[in-house]
Amino acid sequence: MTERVAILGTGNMGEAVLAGAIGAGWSPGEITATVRASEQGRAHAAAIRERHGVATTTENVAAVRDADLVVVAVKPKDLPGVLDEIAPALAAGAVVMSIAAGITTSAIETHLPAGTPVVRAMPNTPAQIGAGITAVAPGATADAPHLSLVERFLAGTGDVVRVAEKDLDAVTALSGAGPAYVFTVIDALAEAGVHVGLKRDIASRLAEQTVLGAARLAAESGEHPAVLRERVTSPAGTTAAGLRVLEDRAVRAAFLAAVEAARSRAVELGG
Ligand SMILES: NC(=O)C1=CN([C@@H]2O[C@H](COP(=O)(O)OP(=O)(O)OC[C@H]3O[C@@H](n4cnc5c(N)ncnc54)[C@H](O)[C@@H]3O)[C@@H](O)[C@H]2O)C=CC1
Ligand SMILES: O=C(O)[C@@H]1CCC=N1
Repeated sequence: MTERVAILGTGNMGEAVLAGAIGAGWSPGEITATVRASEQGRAHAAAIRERHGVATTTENVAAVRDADLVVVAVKPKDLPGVLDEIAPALAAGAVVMSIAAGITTSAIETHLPAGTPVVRAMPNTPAQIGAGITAVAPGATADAPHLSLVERFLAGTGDVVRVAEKDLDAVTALSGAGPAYVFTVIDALAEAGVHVGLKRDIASRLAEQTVLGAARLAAESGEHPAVLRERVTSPAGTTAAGLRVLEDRAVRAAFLAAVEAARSRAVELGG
Protein backbone atom coordinates (compact mmCIF):
# COMPACT_ATOMS: atom_id res chain seq x y z
CA MET A 1 0.00 0.00 0.00
CA THR A 2 1.25 3.46 -0.85
CA GLU A 3 1.04 5.91 1.98
CA ARG A 4 0.86 9.63 1.32
CA VAL A 5 2.70 12.12 3.48
CA ALA A 6 2.21 15.86 3.93
CA ILE A 7 5.02 17.88 5.52
CA LEU A 8 3.69 21.20 6.81
CA GLY A 9 6.42 23.83 7.17
CA THR A 10 9.45 22.75 5.20
CA GLY A 11 12.17 24.75 6.96
CA ASN A 12 15.46 23.45 8.39
CA MET A 13 14.06 20.40 10.15
CA GLY A 14 11.15 19.69 7.81
CA GLU A 15 13.56 19.57 4.89
CA ALA A 16 16.07 17.44 6.84
CA VAL A 17 13.35 14.85 7.55
CA LEU A 18 12.18 15.03 3.93
CA ALA A 19 15.72 14.44 2.63
CA GLY A 20 16.21 11.50 4.98
CA ALA A 21 12.93 9.86 3.91
CA ILE A 22 13.65 10.26 0.20
CA GLY A 23 17.19 8.97 0.73
CA ALA A 24 15.65 5.83 2.25
CA GLY A 25 13.40 5.18 -0.73
CA TRP A 26 10.16 7.07 -0.05
CA SER A 27 9.00 8.20 -3.45
CA PRO A 28 8.87 11.99 -3.97
CA GLY A 29 5.50 11.35 -5.63
CA GLU A 30 4.08 10.26 -2.25
CA ILE A 31 5.09 13.46 -0.46
CA THR A 32 3.72 17.01 -0.52
CA ALA A 33 5.69 19.74 1.25
CA THR A 34 4.12 23.04 2.28
CA VAL A 35 5.69 26.44 2.80
CA ARG A 36 4.45 29.73 4.17
CA ALA A 37 2.37 31.80 1.72
CA SER A 38 4.72 34.70 0.95
CA GLU A 39 7.05 35.72 -1.83
CA GLN A 40 9.95 34.23 0.10
CA GLY A 41 7.86 31.11 0.68
CA ARG A 42 7.21 30.69 -3.05
CA ALA A 43 10.93 30.98 -3.86
CA HIS A 44 11.63 28.45 -1.10
CA ALA A 45 8.97 26.12 -2.54
CA ALA A 46 10.71 26.18 -5.92
CA ALA A 47 14.01 25.33 -4.24
CA ILE A 48 12.43 22.39 -2.34
CA ARG A 49 10.86 21.07 -5.58
CA GLU A 50 14.20 21.38 -7.33
CA ARG A 51 16.19 19.66 -4.57
CA HIS A 52 13.78 16.82 -3.74
CA GLY A 53 11.30 16.44 -6.61
CA VAL A 54 8.28 16.61 -4.28
CA ALA A 55 5.10 18.58 -4.90
CA THR A 56 5.04 21.85 -2.98
CA THR A 57 2.17 24.15 -2.07
CA THR A 58 1.27 27.00 0.25
CA GLU A 59 -2.09 25.29 0.94
CA ASN A 60 -1.85 23.22 4.13
CA VAL A 61 -5.50 22.20 3.86
CA ALA A 62 -5.15 20.82 0.33
CA ALA A 63 -1.94 19.02 1.30
CA VAL A 64 -3.53 17.07 4.17
CA ARG A 65 -6.77 16.00 2.43
CA ASP A 66 -5.45 12.65 1.20
CA ALA A 67 -2.45 12.29 3.56
CA ASP A 68 -2.07 9.20 5.74
CA LEU A 69 0.72 10.89 7.70
CA VAL A 70 0.82 14.64 8.41
CA VAL A 71 4.21 15.85 9.65
CA VAL A 72 3.88 19.26 11.29
CA ALA A 73 7.29 20.97 11.26
CA VAL A 74 6.49 24.61 12.00
CA LYS A 75 7.84 26.55 15.00
CA PRO A 76 6.05 25.89 18.31
CA LYS A 77 4.37 29.33 18.23
CA ASP A 78 2.86 28.58 14.77
CA LEU A 79 1.65 25.07 15.69
CA PRO A 80 -1.82 25.85 17.14
CA GLY A 81 -2.79 27.95 14.09
CA VAL A 82 -1.71 25.26 11.64
CA LEU A 83 -3.52 22.52 13.60
CA ASP A 84 -6.74 24.58 13.72
CA GLU A 85 -6.43 25.19 9.97
CA ILE A 86 -6.02 21.51 8.99
CA ALA A 87 -8.30 19.89 11.57
CA PRO A 88 -11.49 19.95 9.42
CA ALA A 89 -9.64 18.57 6.38
CA LEU A 90 -7.80 15.59 7.89
CA ALA A 91 -8.53 12.23 6.23
CA ALA A 92 -10.15 9.58 8.41
CA GLY A 93 -7.41 7.68 10.24
CA ALA A 94 -4.64 10.14 9.36
CA VAL A 95 -1.75 10.21 11.82
CA VAL A 96 -0.43 13.62 12.92
CA MET A 97 3.23 13.76 13.86
CA SER A 98 4.60 16.94 15.48
CA ILE A 99 8.30 17.71 15.84
CA ALA A 100 7.74 20.96 17.75
CA ALA A 101 9.85 21.37 20.86
CA GLY A 102 7.91 21.41 24.09
CA ILE A 103 4.33 21.04 22.83
CA THR A 104 2.68 17.97 24.36
CA THR A 105 0.50 15.45 22.53
CA SER A 106 -2.42 16.36 24.80
CA ALA A 107 -2.11 20.04 23.81
CA ILE A 108 -1.97 19.01 20.14
CA GLU A 109 -5.00 16.72 20.51
CA THR A 110 -7.16 19.60 21.75
CA HIS A 111 -6.84 21.23 18.28
CA LEU A 112 -7.75 18.07 16.33
CA PRO A 113 -10.89 15.95 15.87
CA ALA A 114 -11.43 13.62 18.83
CA GLY A 115 -9.51 10.38 18.46
CA THR A 116 -6.93 11.68 15.94
CA PRO A 117 -3.75 9.64 16.51
CA VAL A 118 -0.89 11.99 17.44
CA VAL A 119 2.78 11.10 17.71
CA ARG A 120 5.38 13.52 19.03
CA ALA A 121 8.88 13.15 17.60
CA MET A 122 12.16 14.90 18.32
CA PRO A 123 14.61 14.49 15.43
CA ASN A 124 17.89 16.31 14.85
CA THR A 125 19.49 17.87 11.77
CA PRO A 126 21.87 14.99 10.88
CA ALA A 127 18.60 13.39 9.70
CA GLN A 128 19.40 15.19 6.45
CA ILE A 129 22.18 12.66 5.71
CA GLY A 130 20.55 9.66 7.39
CA ALA A 131 22.72 10.06 10.51
CA GLY A 132 20.15 11.51 12.88
CA ILE A 133 18.47 10.15 15.97
CA THR A 134 14.79 10.71 16.66
CA ALA A 135 12.87 9.92 19.82
CA VAL A 136 9.14 9.27 19.41
CA ALA A 137 6.28 9.10 21.91
CA PRO A 138 2.63 8.30 21.18
CA GLY A 139 -0.34 10.39 22.27
CA ALA A 140 -3.51 9.06 23.90
CA THR A 141 -4.98 7.37 20.83
CA ALA A 142 -1.85 6.49 18.82
CA ASP A 143 -1.51 2.72 18.63
CA ALA A 144 1.16 0.36 17.29
CA PRO A 145 0.25 0.78 13.57
CA HIS A 146 0.38 4.58 13.92
CA LEU A 147 3.78 4.49 15.62
CA SER A 148 4.95 2.02 13.01
CA LEU A 149 3.97 4.37 10.14
CA VAL A 150 5.90 7.21 11.82
CA GLU A 151 8.90 4.96 12.41
CA ARG A 152 8.90 3.76 8.78
CA PHE A 153 8.83 7.34 7.58
CA LEU A 154 11.69 8.30 9.92
CA ALA A 155 13.76 5.17 9.27
CA GLY A 156 15.81 6.86 6.54
CA THR A 157 16.73 9.74 8.83
CA GLY A 158 18.82 7.50 11.14
CA ASP A 159 18.07 5.80 14.43
CA VAL A 160 14.60 5.95 15.97
CA VAL A 161 13.98 5.27 19.67
CA ARG A 162 10.75 5.14 21.64
CA VAL A 163 10.62 7.10 24.91
CA ALA A 164 7.98 8.06 27.43
CA GLU A 165 6.55 11.46 26.53
CA LYS A 166 7.68 12.91 29.87
CA ASP A 167 11.27 12.45 28.66
CA LEU A 168 10.90 14.31 25.37
CA ASP A 169 11.95 17.72 26.74
CA ALA A 170 15.16 16.11 28.03
CA VAL A 171 15.66 14.47 24.61
CA THR A 172 15.15 17.86 22.98
CA ALA A 173 17.85 19.35 25.20
CA LEU A 174 20.33 16.53 24.52
CA SER A 175 19.98 15.22 20.96
CA GLY A 176 17.59 17.77 19.42
CA ALA A 177 19.83 20.70 20.31
CA GLY A 178 22.96 18.55 20.56
CA PRO A 179 24.27 19.00 16.99
CA ALA A 180 24.61 22.72 17.76
CA TYR A 181 26.78 21.94 20.80
CA VAL A 182 28.94 19.60 18.70
CA PHE A 183 29.26 22.11 15.83
CA THR A 184 30.47 24.61 18.43
CA VAL A 185 33.07 22.09 19.60
CA ILE A 186 34.21 21.41 16.02
CA ASP A 187 34.45 25.12 15.27
CA ALA A 188 36.35 25.80 18.51
CA LEU A 189 38.77 22.90 17.96
CA ALA A 190 39.51 24.00 14.40
CA GLU A 191 40.07 27.59 15.53
CA ALA A 192 42.37 26.35 18.29
CA GLY A 193 44.32 24.39 15.66
CA VAL A 194 44.83 27.62 13.72
CA HIS A 195 46.04 29.30 16.92
CA VAL A 196 48.75 26.65 17.32
CA GLY A 197 49.91 27.10 13.75
CA LEU A 198 47.86 24.78 11.48
CA LYS A 199 46.43 25.88 8.15
CA ARG A 200 42.67 26.49 8.41
CA ASP A 201 41.62 23.75 5.96
CA ILE A 202 43.79 21.15 7.66
CA ALA A 203 42.62 22.27 11.11
CA SER A 204 38.95 21.95 10.06
CA ARG A 205 39.49 18.50 8.60
CA LEU A 206 41.33 17.32 11.72
CA ALA A 207 38.57 18.69 13.99
CA GLU A 208 35.70 17.17 11.99
CA GLN A 209 37.27 13.75 11.57
CA THR A 210 38.32 13.64 15.24
CA VAL A 211 34.72 14.22 16.39
CA LEU A 212 33.35 11.77 13.81
CA GLY A 213 35.94 9.09 14.64
CA ALA A 214 35.56 9.48 18.41
CA ALA A 215 31.76 9.26 18.11
CA ARG A 216 31.98 6.13 15.95
CA LEU A 217 34.50 4.52 18.31
CA ALA A 218 32.27 5.25 21.31
CA ALA A 219 29.20 3.87 19.50
CA GLU A 220 30.87 0.81 17.92
CA SER A 221 33.39 -0.35 20.56
CA GLY A 222 30.84 -0.85 23.32
CA GLU A 223 33.37 0.72 25.73
CA HIS A 224 32.46 3.44 28.21
CA PRO A 225 33.69 6.87 27.03
CA ALA A 226 35.73 7.20 30.23
CA VAL A 227 37.68 4.03 29.34
CA LEU A 228 38.24 5.31 25.79
CA ARG A 229 39.44 8.63 27.24
CA GLU A 230 41.90 6.84 29.53
CA ARG A 231 43.40 5.07 26.49
CA VAL A 232 44.23 8.43 24.94
CA THR A 233 45.66 9.89 28.14
CA SER A 234 49.30 8.95 28.73
CA PRO A 235 50.63 9.59 32.26
CA ALA A 236 51.98 13.13 32.41
CA GLY A 237 51.45 13.36 28.65
CA THR A 238 49.98 15.88 26.25
CA THR A 239 46.31 14.81 26.61
CA ALA A 240 46.51 15.02 30.42
CA ALA A 241 47.79 18.58 30.06
CA GLY A 242 44.87 19.44 27.75
CA LEU A 243 42.22 17.69 29.85
CA ARG A 244 43.47 19.51 32.94
CA VAL A 245 42.53 22.80 31.29
CA LEU A 246 39.07 21.52 30.33
CA GLU A 247 38.49 20.44 33.96
CA ASP A 248 39.78 23.81 35.25
CA ARG A 249 37.34 25.58 32.91
CA ALA A 250 34.48 23.32 34.07
CA VAL A 251 33.58 22.05 30.60
CA ARG A 252 31.60 19.09 31.97
CA ALA A 253 29.62 21.38 34.28
CA ALA A 254 29.01 23.69 31.33
CA PHE A 255 27.44 20.85 29.29
CA LEU A 256 25.33 19.89 32.30
CA ALA A 257 24.09 23.48 32.69
CA ALA A 258 23.50 23.79 28.93
CA VAL A 259 21.31 20.68 28.78
CA GLU A 260 19.38 21.77 31.89
CA ALA A 261 18.82 25.24 30.38
CA ALA A 262 17.65 23.76 27.07
CA ARG A 263 15.24 21.42 28.84
CA SER A 264 13.82 24.32 30.88
CA ARG A 265 13.33 26.27 27.65
CA ALA A 266 11.48 23.31 26.08
CA VAL A 267 9.16 23.23 29.11
CA GLU A 268 8.57 27.00 28.71
CA LEU A 269 7.81 26.60 24.97
CA GLY A 270 5.19 24.02 25.91
CA GLY A 271 3.48 26.70 27.97
N1 LIG B 1 16.11 22.94 13.80
C1 LIG B 1 16.30 21.86 14.55
O1 LIG B 1 17.43 21.37 14.73
C2 LIG B 1 15.13 21.16 15.17
C3 LIG B 1 13.87 21.72 15.17
N2 LIG B 1 12.81 21.05 15.72
C4 LIG B 1 11.47 21.64 15.68
O2 LIG B 1 11.14 21.74 14.31
C5 LIG B 1 10.27 22.84 14.13
C6 LIG B 1 10.79 23.69 12.99
O3 LIG B 1 12.06 24.20 13.33
P1 LIG B 1 13.04 24.71 12.21
O4 LIG B 1 12.96 23.81 11.03
O5 LIG B 1 14.34 24.94 12.86
O6 LIG B 1 12.35 26.13 11.86
P2 LIG B 1 12.25 26.83 10.44
O7 LIG B 1 11.82 28.23 10.72
O8 LIG B 1 13.50 26.60 9.65
O9 LIG B 1 11.07 26.03 9.72
C7 LIG B 1 9.71 26.28 9.92
C8 LIG B 1 9.11 26.47 8.56
O10 LIG B 1 7.71 26.54 8.68
C9 LIG B 1 7.24 27.50 7.74
N3 LIG B 1 5.90 27.91 8.16
C10 LIG B 1 5.55 28.74 9.17
N4 LIG B 1 4.21 28.87 9.21
C11 LIG B 1 3.71 28.10 8.23
C12 LIG B 1 2.40 27.82 7.78
N5 LIG B 1 1.34 28.36 8.36
N6 LIG B 1 2.25 26.97 6.74
C13 LIG B 1 3.32 26.40 6.13
N7 LIG B 1 4.59 26.64 6.51
C14 LIG B 1 4.78 27.48 7.54
C15 LIG B 1 8.27 28.60 7.79
O11 LIG B 1 8.20 29.44 6.66
C16 LIG B 1 9.55 27.77 7.86
O12 LIG B 1 10.03 27.46 6.56
C17 LIG B 1 10.18 23.59 15.44
O13 LIG B 1 8.95 23.30 16.04
C18 LIG B 1 11.33 23.04 16.25
O14 LIG B 1 11.04 23.00 17.63
C19 LIG B 1 12.93 19.80 16.25
C20 LIG B 1 14.15 19.20 16.27
C21 LIG B 1 15.36 19.84 15.80
O1 LIG C 1 16.26 25.22 19.20
C1 LIG C 1 15.17 24.65 19.20
O2 LIG C 1 14.24 25.02 19.93
C2 LIG C 1 14.95 23.46 18.29
C3 LIG C 1 14.52 22.23 19.04
C4 LIG C 1 15.75 21.36 19.12
C5 LIG C 1 16.66 21.96 18.19
N1 LIG C 1 16.21 23.07 17.72
